[in-house]
Amino acid sequence: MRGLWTTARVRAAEDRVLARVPAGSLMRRAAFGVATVALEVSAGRRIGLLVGAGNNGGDALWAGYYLRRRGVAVSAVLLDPPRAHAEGLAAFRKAGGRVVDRLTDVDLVIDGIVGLSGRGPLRPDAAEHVAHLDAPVLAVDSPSGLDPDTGAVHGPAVHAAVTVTFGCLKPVHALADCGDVRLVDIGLTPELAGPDLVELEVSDVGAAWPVPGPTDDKYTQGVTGVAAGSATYPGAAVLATGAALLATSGMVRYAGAAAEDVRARWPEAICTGSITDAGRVQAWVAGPGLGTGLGAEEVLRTVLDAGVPVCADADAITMLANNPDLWDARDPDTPVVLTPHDREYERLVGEVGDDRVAAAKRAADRFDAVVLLKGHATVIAAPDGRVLVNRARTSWASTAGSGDVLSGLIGSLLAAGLDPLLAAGCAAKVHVLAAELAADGAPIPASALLNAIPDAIRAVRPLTVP
Ligand SMILES: NC(=O)C1=CN([C@@H]2O[C@H](COP(=O)(O)OP(=O)(O)OC[C@H]3O[C@@H](n4cnc5c(N)ncnc54)[C@H](OP(=O)(O)O)[C@@H]3O)[C@@H](O)[C@H]2O)[C@@H](O)CC1
Ligand SMILES: [K+]
Repeated sequence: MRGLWTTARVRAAEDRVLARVPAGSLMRRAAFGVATVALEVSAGRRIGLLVGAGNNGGDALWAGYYLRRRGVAVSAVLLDPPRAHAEGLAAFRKAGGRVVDRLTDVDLVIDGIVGLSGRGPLRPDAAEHVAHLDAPVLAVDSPSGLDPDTGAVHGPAVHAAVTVTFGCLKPVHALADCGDVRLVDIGLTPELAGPDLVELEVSDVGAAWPVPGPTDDKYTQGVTGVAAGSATYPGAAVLATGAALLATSGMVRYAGAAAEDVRARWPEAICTGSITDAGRVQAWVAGPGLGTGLGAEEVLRTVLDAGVPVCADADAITMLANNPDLWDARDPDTPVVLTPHDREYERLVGEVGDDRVAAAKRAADRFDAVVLLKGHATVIAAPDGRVLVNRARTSWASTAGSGDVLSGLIGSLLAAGLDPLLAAGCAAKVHVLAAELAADGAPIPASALLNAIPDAIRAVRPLTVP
């Protein structure tokens, strides 16, 4: 698991460390880390600095000083000369660093425009310099122009090949593209309590993924119920059921109008035309392709009343938005996972806004449910305040039917008894991994993503006896 801390928490921790270490030592440790990574990634020995008005610029200037001491030719543009970090600038000049009007003929640019204090897009003068760069960029702490707490970007911003950050990761490093992120230890760890966000790593997902043991049978792994699809949209039922079947060794019961289609594709699923005949399950997936008519509402009511965890997706979310009385069917102790994309979120709660973490938390709190807000960085919030983030490295998963697969995965993990937040987090990770594996550089339909689920699970599981 990788923890991420918001800037307010980082500053508080930094203040506590600064109270007991010599002035400037944190910055020099940070800058030494920047210089070390710069030497490693730069294709040549000419490095340029973009230096802003604060300590982020100070880091860049001190990094320039260390690079000069290694014989690198270093030039710097000062965006606000009177406010450039005084000691850093003096050290940089003394070491032979040159102050220039524009960066030309450099192999790497170090972005020290703005860091933790950055808000909004790059200002025009900084944007002008960034627009004319023709070398890769190493961002100090975070790529300038990206909000460090939300990853939001509204205009010109630095596109970093590498980001070197200090003490701990910040939300931007999981929510937005920061290139290859490197963490330099500056002694903050003892001052940091639990993180604000957590990113699951492959090993976490592998360790949590349910696999059958010697005493397991088809029931002990959990029975997933799928209430999805309709005569108009049978495909959603086929995809969600397939994902549930492939995710674990448990059983899957399908109930709905697409029973014939599901049976034809998945003979191992127990199919029935009506929710009332479905039999016992340990979790329900409700909504994909279900429709929003009275019959679909009745299905959702039945599922919410069943006393087992529910993953409510797609049309189920629309129905809950249109008719909040449907929530009354839910026993307050029944865990619910909601999986909205932005438009569904708007119907359910209102504007998502720039702060996707806050948006997911708001909905989790309002509905006392785990809320998985879909996006390039998917944010998953639990009502108890825990938040997971899962950033996709590619966008191949954004294709029709992909959400149906995700809800089937979540339902299957819920049925296996995983904590709902972990179920959603593990499913999201395997989902994007399956998309990457299936796509392998070319667009894919959701059925190809579905077929790659076993490979994705193999990829996250620790190597064990076959
Ligand atoms: N604290 C520590 O111990 C350590 C801190 N460290 C380092 O300090 C960094 C934080 O430094 P910081 O707080 O001085 O602010 P910083 O991010 O440099 O911003 C400077 C000024 O930029 C401006 N600005 C704002 N938005 C902007 C935009 N979009 N585009 C352009 N400009 C914009 C705004 O200026 P103003 O509004 O006043 O004109 C703001 O005041 C941190 O990220 C890390 O690198 C490390 O050395 C480790 C030890
Ligand atoms: K920066």
